[in-house]
This record gives sequence, C-alpha cells and structure tokens, in this order.
Amino acid sequence: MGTGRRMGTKQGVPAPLDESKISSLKKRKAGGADAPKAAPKRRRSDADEAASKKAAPKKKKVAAAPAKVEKKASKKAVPVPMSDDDEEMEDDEFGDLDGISEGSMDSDDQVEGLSDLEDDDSVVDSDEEGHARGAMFSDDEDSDAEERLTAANIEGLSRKLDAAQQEEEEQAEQELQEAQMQTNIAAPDVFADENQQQGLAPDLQLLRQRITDTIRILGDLKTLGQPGRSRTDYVDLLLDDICTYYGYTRFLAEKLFNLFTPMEAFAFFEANETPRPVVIRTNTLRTNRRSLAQALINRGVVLEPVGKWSKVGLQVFESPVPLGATPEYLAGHYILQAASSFLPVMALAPQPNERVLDMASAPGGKTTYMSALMRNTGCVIANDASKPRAKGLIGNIHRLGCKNTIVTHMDARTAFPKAMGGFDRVLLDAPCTGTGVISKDPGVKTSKNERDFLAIPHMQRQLLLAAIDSVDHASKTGGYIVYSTCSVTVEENEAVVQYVLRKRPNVKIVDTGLGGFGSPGFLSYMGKTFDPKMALTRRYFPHRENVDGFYVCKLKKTAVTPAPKAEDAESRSAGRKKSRSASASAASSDDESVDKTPIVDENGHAADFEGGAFSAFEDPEDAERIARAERNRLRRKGLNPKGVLNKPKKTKAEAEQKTSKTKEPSQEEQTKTVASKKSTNEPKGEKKTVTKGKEDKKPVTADQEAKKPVKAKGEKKDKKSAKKATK
Ligand SMILES: C[S@@+](CC[C@H](N)C(=O)[O-])C[C@H]1O[C@@H](n2cnc3c(N)ncnc32)[C@H](O)[C@@H]1O
Repeated sequence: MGTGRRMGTKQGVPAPLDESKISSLKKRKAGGADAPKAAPKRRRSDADEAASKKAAPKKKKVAAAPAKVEKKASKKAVPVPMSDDDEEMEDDEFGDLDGISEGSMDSDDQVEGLSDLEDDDSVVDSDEEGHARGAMFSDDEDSDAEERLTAANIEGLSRKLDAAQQEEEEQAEQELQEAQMQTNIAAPDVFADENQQQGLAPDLQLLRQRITDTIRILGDLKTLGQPGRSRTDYVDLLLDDICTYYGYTRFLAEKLFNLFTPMEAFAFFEANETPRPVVIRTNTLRTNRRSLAQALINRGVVLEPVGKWSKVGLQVFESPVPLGATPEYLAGHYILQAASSFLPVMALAPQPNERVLDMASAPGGKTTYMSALMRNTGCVIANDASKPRAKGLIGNIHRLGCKNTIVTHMDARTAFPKAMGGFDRVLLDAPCTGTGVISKDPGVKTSKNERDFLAIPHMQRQLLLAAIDSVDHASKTGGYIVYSTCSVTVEENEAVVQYVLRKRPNVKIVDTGLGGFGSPGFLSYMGKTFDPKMALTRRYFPHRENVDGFYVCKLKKTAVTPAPKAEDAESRSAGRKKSRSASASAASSDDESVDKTPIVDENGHAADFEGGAFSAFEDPEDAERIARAERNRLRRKGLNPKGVLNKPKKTKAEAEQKTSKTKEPSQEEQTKTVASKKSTNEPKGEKKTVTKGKEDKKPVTADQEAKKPVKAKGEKKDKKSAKKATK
C-alpha cells in the first residue's frame, strides 16, 4: 500500500470530538506513563490496562456507537509526542498508519527518499495525491517533493505501526463488546462506598470506575438513577471524585466541568493528563518547511506536516537529538511552538509593510511568526510587561532574524495608545489562567482560585479595550484586533469580548479565517447570552483537536472610539455610588477598565491629553475612578490603601517648594549629584525612551521624589497621585 494513502488520511485536520474519541483517549491514557499528574496516571500505567478497561465501559459505551473504523480515524488525528515512556502511546496513536507500506527503520531508506527528492522535486507517492497535495503544503513549496520527503520519513515507523495496528484493532473490538455489555447491565450504586473511603487513601481504580459509572448514570438519569437521588447528588459525587482522581480544586473542577456534558468533561480532564504533540514552526525568514524537514530527518528526527491548516508547522514524533539544540534551531530555522499558538497569528494575518502591535508578546512565538508573515517589512512593536520574559523575547527575535521588530517593555493597559497608536493590526494574546494548558502546567489545577477568575478577566478587559483603541480604524489594509487566550473558561473569553462590544460599539466580531478548525464560541453560558456573532470566534480543546486549549476572536474596528458621553458618565457615577456598598469590587472593575483606557483621535493617534479632541481623565468622576484603581493596586501589592493614601497630601505648590528646598545644594553638590545620577540612572533611563520625555514633565511630590528609584509602575502611580493632589 502506498505511503501516500496513509499520509493522505493521517495528516488531516484533527477530527472534532466524537464519542469514539473519548474511547480512544482512554486507551491512550492507559498507556501513557508520563502524565504530569502523578497518582492516577501511575496507577493506570502500571496496574492496568485491564482495570482501566473495566472502568472504561461507560466511556466505551459512549464511544461504542461509532464504527471501529471511525474510532481509528479519530486516533489518527491525535498523535502524541514520543518519549521513552511513550512507546505504547505511540503505537496507539499511529495505529492508523496501517496503510504505509512495510518499511525498514534504517536510515538508508530515509536517505534514499531524500536523495530522490534532491533529484526530483515532483515525486508524489500519494494514492490520493490530488487531495493531499493541495491541502497539505505551502503554496511556495513544492508539494510533491515535500510529500515525498514526509513519506520517506514516515516509512521509518511503519513496521512497528503495522504490528501495533492489529493489536489495536483486537483491543478496540474487545472494548466495544465490553461497552455494549455494560450498557445492558443495571447501574451500580455509586453511593455505596461513599463513606467507606473517608479517611483512607482512595483506591484510584475504584474511583475511576465510579467516575465512569456516574457519568453513565447522568447520561440517563431517569432509567439508571436511584430513587431519592437527584441529579445534583450525582454531579456532586462526580465532582468530588474528579477532584480526588485528577487533583483539581473543587472550584476549578466545577468551573471546567460546567463547560461540557459530563461525558465530554471527562474526556477533557483525561486529555489534560497527556501531553500534546511536539510541534515546531518553520521560520520562513531563514528557510522553508521542506528544507527544514529534510535537515531534521537527516538527523534522525521523525516528523510530518502538522496538518492541512498550517503551511509552516511540523509535528515531531521522535527525535534522537534535543530539538532546542540542533544546528538548525540555533540558526533560527525553527521555533518550538504549540500548534494552537499559530492560530491567533493566522487569524490576525499581518500583511507586509503594515504597522502591527503585539501587546503581550513574550517569549515571542507569535511575534516572530508575525514578522515572518510580514517578510521582515513594516514594523512589529513587540511589547511585554515582564522584563525577564522580554529578555527571552529579544533572544528569539535575534535568533530568528526578525529585523522589523521593536521590543518595548510597558504595561499595555495604560501604555497604548498613549505612547503609540494607529496600528494596522493588534494582537492581544492575553495573560490568562492557563486552563487550556493544564497538561503542560498541572499546577493550574490547584493554584487558580476565585480571585484569579475576577482579577485576570478584569485585566483582559482593560487590555482589550486598549488594543481596540490602539488600532487605526481607517487603515487601508487592516483595522483588525485579534484577542486570544490559552484558557477555556468563558469568563476569560466570550465574556471579555462581550464586555468590549458593549463598551466599544465601534468594533464588531468578524470571521477568524481559520475555517472549520475548532469549535464556535459559546452563544450563551449559565444564563448569559452573548452576541450572535460570538459563534465566529473559535475555541480549541485538548480532547477535541488535540491541541492546547485556546480561544481566538477577531474584531474589526469600524470607527473611531467615541468619547464617553457626559450623561453616561454621570449615570455611571450615580449607579456606582448606589451599588458601592453592595458590590464594590464588581462595580469598580467595570468602570475602571473603561475609563482608564486611553483614547485615540480620528487619525488613530494618541489623543492629546492636554487639550486634544478627547479630554484626559479630568472629571471628578475620573478622579474617583483613579482613586479606586489606586486603592485596588495597593491592595494587590498587599498594602493597606487607607494607611498609604490617608497620609497627608501635599499640594503641588508645597511639593514644589519642598522639592526646590531639598534641591538647592551648593554648586559643588550639584555637580556631584549630576555626575552620580549620570553614572547610575542613565543607562536604565534610556530603556524607557518611549515614555521618558513625558516622565520628565511630570509634577512630582516630595514623597514621590523620595521614591524615585521605582521604575515605570511607580512613576505611573506618581502621576496619578499628583493629578489627584492637584485636584
Ligand atoms: C500568554 S503570554 C504571551 C505569549 C506570547 N504572545 C507568545 O506567543 O509567545 C502573556 C504575556 O502577557 C504579559 N503581560 C501580562 N500583563 C501585561 C500587561 N499589563 N501588559 C503587557 N504585557 C503583559 C506577560 O508577561 C506574558 O508574557
């Protein structure tokens, strides 16, 4: 059988979740020895293919419906990275590759394939070449040759895969039968051992069994539920078991559980226990995908194109060399980048010669992709608030040869568009809770609390408003904003977008251009209804697309941001006063994020805050908001706002007086001070070239003068305090 047939089927876009996938997930999990979460994973990998099979019936049962063939297809779509511990998983994953002709694993075969390529770029080995070619390869690459290259590479796996294939089919058949049997037997009393386990280490095998039993019962509560037990009883039990089994806090487990049906939630939690495929992105500023693949295959790397949806991604299955230290890596031919993180940049689609802002850019996977798509023309402003992360960003920019990129280090909530505006496109890959990348960072399971789910969406809203205001709606080529997170919660995604739609009627949701890959954004959630166009936003899930959980929304700015109307401001102010005692934090979070966002003028440039088209934050209402923001900021820092802010304030005049008093040294002292300031402060000051000019003009109180070494944040605070003091 030809290699191509296998490739043609294998490389397709991962299939959306179907029930069979849940079954296959379970199976992969059973083999996956290196899951991030220790206990359950270990348990499954050593104890029990058998045990997990027993537990599986529900899952299997759900999975049972699709034919065996379909089950295989779904596996195909979810290859996982290889490691020594993943042998079994790999076999499982590639069980679908049975179409590949029996090939030896030796390098001769690969070299042979490659030398063919050198001679003839047009070689095709696909049985379904017409289909596969068009979809799989870059427009600017020779599809046939690349296909051949990939074939040569994949051939190395085929012997092992073919052997595994048969075993897998048998296993699938057996599971299917078990599942069918299980469907017909009476539901067990899942509450029976509820008390027995208290105080004892949980038997994970039993726990898993009970999880699957409970899910099955919830699927048909009327028939399978016990009299006197409500849906809530079962859901409570299930959530408790999920927390124990997977190690989530109850708070987070419930939040994630509520996104899905119980059965799909189970698939999601399971998928978070297995790593996603290792993917590299070809840096087209330095090479092309075919040459890169060829070079890596020569080093023994087993890879293939990541899917039809990307022209630059390569999925790596096996590598005898560390991918972060190959000569190609060091020469900037590729970057290790999760597949899902290609998507926001693809949605943004930056064009050559545009002016683009990446608001939260470190470590630069997306920045460098944008730079490559723009072919090193135009300008990318790559900003990040974190200095250590910005260093990594700079490293990547240099390594990948991005010459159209400027790095800034500012808080994007307030810096844009004040410092810079009028961008053709803005990417906001927002800081988030990371609920989409739990397989990479299992710490999320226990570290994120209710407070995070208030504070982080609040920051996301502020950032997105600033992103919108930084775009030039009249851009001839753009006027787009892409908002993305690696989180799956509604609070951080649809709810943030809905909020900005309300606050910025001059933007609308547009199609991401990512095709059918992913699922539509939610139109409603927990009683909240969202804009009907929310369906144009895309969600990605580990258990559906086998990529990190991700969210992508594309917005088009259609007009200049209107200045807030006076009556709106008044009513908001009145409303806030009323509700303050009841829900101070919620009110403040909403108001703050609106009014703190700078506004651009007709030309997309930062408004002249000293008397331009839009006024600065001069209303009494603004002062109140600024004060509230300040209190919140101090609280976040662990300071008591009352203690800090109730210190007697000095008027501007007093401050100046004091400053001038304290700053009237002798000529000699003056010379010394200047000299020492030059030697200590100047190099640091230079890094802030964008804001420095403005900082110099700020009125400074004596207190603030004393605190001067504090950099950007402190300076912003000073500015606000000074304004407040003035008022
Ligand atoms: C999801 S990461 C960005 C990843 C990056 N886009 C990439 O593809 O490599 C979010 C980034 O936001 C930065 N960040 C957090 N708060 C910020 C703020 N107020 N302004 C700018 N950047 C911020 C964090 O330092 C972090 O690097």
